Amino acid sequence: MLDLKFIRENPEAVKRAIEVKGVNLDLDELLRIDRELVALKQQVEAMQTERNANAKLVPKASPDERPRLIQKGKELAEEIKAREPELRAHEDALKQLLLRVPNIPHPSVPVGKDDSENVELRREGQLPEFPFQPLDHVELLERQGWADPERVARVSGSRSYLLKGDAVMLEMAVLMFALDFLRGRGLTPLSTTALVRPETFVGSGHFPGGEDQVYKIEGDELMLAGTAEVPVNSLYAGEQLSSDQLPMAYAAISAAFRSEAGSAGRDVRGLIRVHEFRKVEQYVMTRADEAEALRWFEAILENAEAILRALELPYRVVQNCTGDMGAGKVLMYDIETWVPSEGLYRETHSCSYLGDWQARRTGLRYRDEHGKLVYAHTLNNTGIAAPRILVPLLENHQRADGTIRVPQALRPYLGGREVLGVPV
Ligand SMILES: Nc1ncnc2c1ncn2[C@@H]1O[C@H](COS(=O)(=O)NC(=O)[C@@H](N)CO)[C@@H](O)[C@H]1O
Repeated sequence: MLDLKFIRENPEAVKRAIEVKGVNLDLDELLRIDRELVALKQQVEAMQTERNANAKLVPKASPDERPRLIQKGKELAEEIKAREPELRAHEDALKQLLLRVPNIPHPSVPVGKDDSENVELRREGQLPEFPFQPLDHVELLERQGWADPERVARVSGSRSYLLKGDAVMLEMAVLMFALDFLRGRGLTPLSTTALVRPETFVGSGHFPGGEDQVYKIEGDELMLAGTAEVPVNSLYAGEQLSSDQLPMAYAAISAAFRSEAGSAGRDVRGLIRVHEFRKVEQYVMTRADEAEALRWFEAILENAEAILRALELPYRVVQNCTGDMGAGKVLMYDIETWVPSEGLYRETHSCSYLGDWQARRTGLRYRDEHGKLVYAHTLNNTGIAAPRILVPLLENHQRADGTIRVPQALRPYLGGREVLGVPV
């Protein structure tokens, strides 16, 4: 959410953000409702002033004057009360529209309509050369008896997954490695629930708009979050933090649930796009200082890149264009990791800076050095998401005999083993 004062003073900048982000919002309607609400409030205030002035006259009035003044007071009270519903309706309509106003993209963000117009910034790591016909991750899992897609589909339908044996140890190893690594980079580990109240999705910016991505629970207000960003972003909602409590930087592991509504037919095979997965999420809350926040953006981006380098996975960094960054972002880079079987880089991390847009929706404020209450700035990036990361991990590190070479960084989490699986 943007500051209403900013919107009033910069309608053109906000209209441009609406346009380049492809947001469905009529800013003129918002500004009209805002003006009507200001006028309504002024009318009600004028009536209250008149009513207060009138009430002061009653005790001093003569006996034959008093009934008329009391009657006038009653009429004014009625008129004020009659304005209430219209005032409330305008306030609600304005609030709903304000929640849809997108953030202003950083000047460096390329204008584009979808991910095809994202801009590649750099590539890292040598693409693998296989002196044999490489297998895709589904075949690798099947050959080692590390998966059972038919049975789990009977239990859980499509976009489910089940891992067996050393594939499980590998999944846990990458999650543990990411937590350890991020702790080593100064982030505080968290282990959070995915069960959250609806307002936390408003705070993060997933609502309004992303309702169909979220699993709801019959008869319960709680819903299942698709990322730890949602609960962690609301941990301090409504509090008045002190400046020295910031920056806060967390590495939050949680389950993540996504309906993937709208992804029908995409990535239906294997581990790329499933309904429930686990993620270690980097979440940062900083003071309202863009330069400091952008340093944190670089830091959490570098953390993710360092994790991929440690996993010895080739990747590239792309800058998301305006049409592929979502309403709340100021700046967004995706990290895409090489998937040999597709001959493509596939998104495995998403790094975002949101300014105070989330904080204003969530009520995340701190007292600055002048004692003024200021909205914080928030950022997030994936640390690691499993099982998606297993796709490039298995495929890039497969050996001719179908076994998997364990990157050096993961060996301490796998009992020192250098290879997983048996020759098949
Ligand atoms: N349906 C899914 N199945 C498996 N992994 C997924 C799925 N959806 C997202 N992910 C993984 O989670 C990562 C982050 O998801 S995201 O929506 O892009 N971004 C976020 O959730 C942010 N909070 C940063 O993590 C993705 O890059 C991907 O690696």
